[in-house]
Amino acid sequence: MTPKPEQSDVGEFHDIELVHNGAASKHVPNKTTIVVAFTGLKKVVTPPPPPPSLISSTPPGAQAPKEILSNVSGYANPGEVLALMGPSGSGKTTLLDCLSNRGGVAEGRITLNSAPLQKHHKRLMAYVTQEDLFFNHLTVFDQLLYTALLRLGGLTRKEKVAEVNKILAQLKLTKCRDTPIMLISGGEKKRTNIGSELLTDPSVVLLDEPTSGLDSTSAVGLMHTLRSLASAGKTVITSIHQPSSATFASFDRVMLLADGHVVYFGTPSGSLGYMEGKGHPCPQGYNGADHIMDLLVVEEGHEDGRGDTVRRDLIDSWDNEGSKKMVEARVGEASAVLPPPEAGEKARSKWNVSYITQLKVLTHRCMRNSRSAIFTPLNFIKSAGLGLISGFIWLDMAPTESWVDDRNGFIFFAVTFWTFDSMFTAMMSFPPERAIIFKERASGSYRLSSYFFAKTISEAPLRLTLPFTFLTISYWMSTLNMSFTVFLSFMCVQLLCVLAGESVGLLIGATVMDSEKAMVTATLVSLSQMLSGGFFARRIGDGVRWLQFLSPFKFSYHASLRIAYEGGVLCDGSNLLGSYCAIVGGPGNIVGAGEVYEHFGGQGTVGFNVGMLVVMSVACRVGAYVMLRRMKGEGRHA
Ligand SMILES: Nc1ncnc2c1ncn2[C@@H]1O[C@H](COP(=O)(O)OP(=O)(O)OP(=O)(O)O)[C@@H](O)[C@H]1O
Repeated sequence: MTPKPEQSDVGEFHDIELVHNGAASKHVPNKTTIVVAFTGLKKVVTPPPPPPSLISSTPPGAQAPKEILSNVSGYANPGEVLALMGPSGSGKTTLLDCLSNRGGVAEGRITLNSAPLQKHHKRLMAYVTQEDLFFNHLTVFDQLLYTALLRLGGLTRKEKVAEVNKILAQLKLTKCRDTPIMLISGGEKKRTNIGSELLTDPSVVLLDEPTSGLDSTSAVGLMHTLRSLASAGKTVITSIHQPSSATFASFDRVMLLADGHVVYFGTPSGSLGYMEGKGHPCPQGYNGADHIMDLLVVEEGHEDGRGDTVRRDLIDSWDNEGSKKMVEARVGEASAVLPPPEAGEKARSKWNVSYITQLKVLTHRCMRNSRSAIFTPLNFIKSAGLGLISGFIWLDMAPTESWVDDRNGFIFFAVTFWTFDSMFTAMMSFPPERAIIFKERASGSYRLSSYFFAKTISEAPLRLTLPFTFLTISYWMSTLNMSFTVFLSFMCVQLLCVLAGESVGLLIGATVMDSEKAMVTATLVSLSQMLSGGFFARRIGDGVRWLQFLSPFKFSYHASLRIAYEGGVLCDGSNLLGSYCAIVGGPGNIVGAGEVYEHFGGQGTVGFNVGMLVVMSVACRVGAYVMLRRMKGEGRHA
């Protein structure tokens, strides 16, 4: 059966005009047309050893290398849509990763026109990944504008806004322009993802399963968008699972994959003829794409059955019967037609905008994103509520001897709660953010250092608002020390400790990729730091004494103790300060702050402890940066 295009309503993607074909702004439309050709691609991975199993008695060992792409050859022309089809695990995403220069290949050659694919070609290519990774608190407009500000060089801000508005209109996103991304529909999210990539007006558009999660109407509409892009001269390569017959027929070329091998490359109608020639005609009235998928899918546990024989035959036929050779010959012809896209590309800076612009834009984005995440009514209820509760618990403490234990308790609580809070918040919120950074950096949007500076500058003041609110309420209710200077110094130490805690959380979040392991690491690190903080144990065992030098709690607690007892403690006969009261003459006399500090095992001056907090904040943040730098990405093929 020859599938006929559906005449149905194509919903939200219908009639989307060509991108960048208007003359609304001075942005010069990209005229570079590119043939993407690839021959003999082979990709081998070595899976990491599995974690030890309680069921299996065999110890986990090194895994054997696995070939996940074998001798894959094909090409995609400008003005055409090439669809990669195949069952789950057949290698579609791996091939797209390789074509977008995000995963190296063991063998084979990828060319853009006649030039071998290189890093600087990334700016000519857009890769719409399967996951729609965004800062969810930003609106659709913000997301696109920040992308434009970071990735469109040589335009004024006004022109960049015009480009964003054009994309919004073209992708029918105007309706949800000012809606936070976390509230928009799956289809709108996908189009926002595509829009972010199309802003740079790429010559090659790669899409990984763009229709997954969309209803059939939206999926057909999305295919119209891809067709429009191709008509504008772009080369479109998309992976797709199970297209409708209309969608299948609308592709210019399809590549069918099974187990990392090509089983067919050519026109969609030709694929049905080819399968028929192999003894697998498509039944009357059956969707051609479904028929092909039925031939290639082998159910788990039936690997040695008839389905698997059909698949193996198809793989062998393609490799051995000359079809592969014919395609390889055509790859050579296709890629030699157009001039290489080198001119000017290599000479251009790796970055589209200057370091200062990256820093400014990223700071603005970080502030906007964290403002929405931090300044929530719930967070204010938490800090004000906790401030009031602690204020009532430690209400109106007197500066006398019998209150010293309560005062120490309040100080330690003030030190620990918000440090824990910032440590865990940073650790939990960083991994999703890390995925976005890797994605954006993979498309060359900005330097890692500009992101890190921006994050540090913008987030700290916002994050400190909550502990500031808590402490302002609880400090004055508890009357820890009525001197305003003491209050300010005490506050500064607490806020510094919160920053140190956040840095520790960032370091863990940047180092441990697995969230379960990160949680265990954070619990271990934070609790051991807290226990060695000087409140619970003053004489720490020899073997673990070094722990206290890694504890922000210890430095903060000791500095706070020294500050809070400024003015001394009035002896009242309760004997909590032991011989210190006897030395000054007993009840009615004052023990100085230095002596009280000594009595509670305080170590180091305030300056030293504060200095150590600064060192911890900076060192852990630099550590997090270094760890991120070392990890090239989270992709499987990174
Ligand atoms: N780093 C890796 N280590 C081990 N196996 C890997 C690795 N990367 C990919 N694979 C395996 O390679 C095969 C191809 O994966 P790929 O994601 O490209 O398939 P796919 O066709 O895109 O699948 P889907 O349609 O489900 O997204 C799979 O069997 C996958 O498990």
